[in-house]
Amino acid sequence: MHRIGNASGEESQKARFFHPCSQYLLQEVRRTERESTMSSIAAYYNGKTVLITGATGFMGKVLMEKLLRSSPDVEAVYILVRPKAGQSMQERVANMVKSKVFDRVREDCPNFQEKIKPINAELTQPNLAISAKDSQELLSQINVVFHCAATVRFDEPLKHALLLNVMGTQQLLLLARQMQKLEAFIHISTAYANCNRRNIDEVIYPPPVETKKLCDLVDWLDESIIQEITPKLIGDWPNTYTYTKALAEYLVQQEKEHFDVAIIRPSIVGASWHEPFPGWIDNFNGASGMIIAAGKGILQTLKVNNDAVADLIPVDVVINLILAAGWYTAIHRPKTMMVYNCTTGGINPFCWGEIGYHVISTFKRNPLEQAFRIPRAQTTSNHLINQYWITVSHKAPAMLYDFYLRLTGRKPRMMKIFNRLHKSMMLLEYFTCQSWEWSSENMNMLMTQLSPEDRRLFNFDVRQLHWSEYIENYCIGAKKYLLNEDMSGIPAAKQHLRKLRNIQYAFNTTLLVIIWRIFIARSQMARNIWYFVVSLCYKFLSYFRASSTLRH
Ligand SMILES: CCCCCCCCCCCCCCCCCC(=O)SCCNC(=O)CCNC(=O)[C@H](O)C(C)(C)COP(=O)(O)OP(=O)(O)OC[C@H]1O[C@@H](n2cnc3c(N)ncnc32)[C@H](O)[C@@H]1OP(=O)(O)O
Ligand SMILES: NC(=O)C1=CN([C@@H]2O[C@H](COP(=O)(O)OP(=O)(O)OC[C@H]3O[C@@H](n4cnc5c(N)ncnc54)[C@H](OP(=O)(O)O)[C@@H]3O)[C@@H](O)[C@H]2O)C=CC1
Repeated sequence: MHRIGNASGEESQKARFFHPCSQYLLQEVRRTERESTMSSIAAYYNGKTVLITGATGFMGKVLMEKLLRSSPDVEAVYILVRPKAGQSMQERVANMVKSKVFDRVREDCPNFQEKIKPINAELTQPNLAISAKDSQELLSQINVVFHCAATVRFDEPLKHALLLNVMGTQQLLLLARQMQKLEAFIHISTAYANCNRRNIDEVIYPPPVETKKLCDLVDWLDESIIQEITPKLIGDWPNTYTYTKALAEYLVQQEKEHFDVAIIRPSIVGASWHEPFPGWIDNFNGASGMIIAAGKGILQTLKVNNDAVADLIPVDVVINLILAAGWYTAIHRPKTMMVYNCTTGGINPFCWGEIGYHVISTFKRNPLEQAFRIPRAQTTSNHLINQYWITVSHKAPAMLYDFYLRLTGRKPRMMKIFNRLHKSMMLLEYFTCQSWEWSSENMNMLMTQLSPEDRRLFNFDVRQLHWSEYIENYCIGAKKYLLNEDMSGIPAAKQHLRKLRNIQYAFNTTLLVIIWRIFIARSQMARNIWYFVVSLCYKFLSYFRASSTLRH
């Protein structure tokens, strides 16, 4: 019997004469040899057929890119895509693969697009609006499902959030039950699904309500009434997004007896740490919108608890964990459904005050173009102080600037931008003014199951994360990939900041003089103070001039 492993030339000569199937054996030897140097996670996905929902989204694109780049022999990657904004599914996919996020895989595997098989789908419709033909293809081919699709808006009306995040997941689970070759179903939830608890373990908590009853209720109830009673229905959840994600987790858990399933709970997903390249980001969700607003000098104050843990997690760390969990679920088939809290706060904590500092200092060195004001951030947990700064640093400059736009015959727009910013800030405050404790035993256990090669290729060890460097890359990535600003524009942007600083000085001085003139005209005491200050400055200047004359 030949040694499995490294068949030598002499042995391969023998093999040729021993037995007709020895060629097969030799190929197997070579494949095993290749895979023994490869990572077992990457090797697992080679030859597999994968289904990704939400593939056109922020995380879905990174997941697809990493899968296609690390397992180029993957059989196929089916993606559910809906027509949107007047673009057909094909047009959307064609535009999506041109995205910069695919530059690396385009270089490694120029024909990666051939692996992508788009399927027309709409997750809020019955049977996900997938055609019978497409359904049949999925049922007969799919080995692994990654369910990323969801609405992540905090202000999503409850009915739509239920339709997509709960019913959409339910429909997909029903489809998965019929998949003949399914080996793993990986559901992407959020670390904030149970944010009504301070300590969140890697378990599924009882749902706040019986999902079916709630869905039946919103099915017939008038939309305006649902809107009105939503706060009562969601109870101590801050928004419909986290509430419906919690309901969906419970549905997924019910499928444990039908197929192998796992749940991943990322916290606040930010720009990429290393892959496909540092700082990649493609939407304004999570911290990104606020970071941009701070860089533009629009966000000057934010209500945060400076000492609260900012549980950001790079998108490539989440994707590596998702792929590792898919492999582990399929290969090891754990008896209980595994839940993985994908967070950083308990392992490598970083707080909001530090983020604010690093964001502002990065944008002072690498400013955004055409900033509205000089980037600065008053981060306070005190409501009154925050309201004071909102009035002084947000509303007053916005009104002044809109007044200037009106004077120059242009349409005022700043107040509108600030109103949208204040709406976002109000919705995000819940997450920036408190901390949570997530256990991470399962994530740590999974890491111990990885070979050294797998840990290198699918790194989700957040202890290695160097926060100041990550935040700097995040800000520069937001500048490059979100605002499409070129780094060559930095000198001009710095010049613009100097101009803003001079305008600020001139404005403050003028304001001071006007206020002082008003006081001097009204109070002898103010006049005496003023004369005292002026004579003091005069004496200091004459002393300074005298000493510098003596020195020469
Ligand atoms: C001192 C510095 C400190 C910096 C760091 C501080 C960071 C604090 C943030 C903490 C985040 C914690 C929350 C995450 C927790 C859960 C994470 C998840 O599980 S789930 C994932 C987390 N889920 C989320 O994060 C969702 C949260 N977001 C929402 O729910 C909604 O955006 C909204 C309700 C807040 C505002 O809704 P609405 O008013 O309707 O406004 P739209 O959104 O519809 O945007 C309209 C358009 O404007 C565009 N645009 C947006 N921002 C900016 C910007 N800054 N600039 C330029 N443009 C911007 C936007 O692209 C859109 O363009 P288009 O597409 O029309 O072309
Ligand atoms: N970003 C974050 O900070 C975090 C995200 N998560 C979870 O990760 C997952 C992905 O999030 P993220 O990539 O940021 O979200 P995005 O908003 O970027 O992507 C959402 C995806 O869902 C798809 N989708 C939305 N509605 C429908 C629908 N009706 N039918 C079919 N597809 C639909 C979108 O498709 P289309 O392009 O057509 O709109 C898109 O591909 C979500 O489940 C989210 O809960 C968890 C924690 C943090």
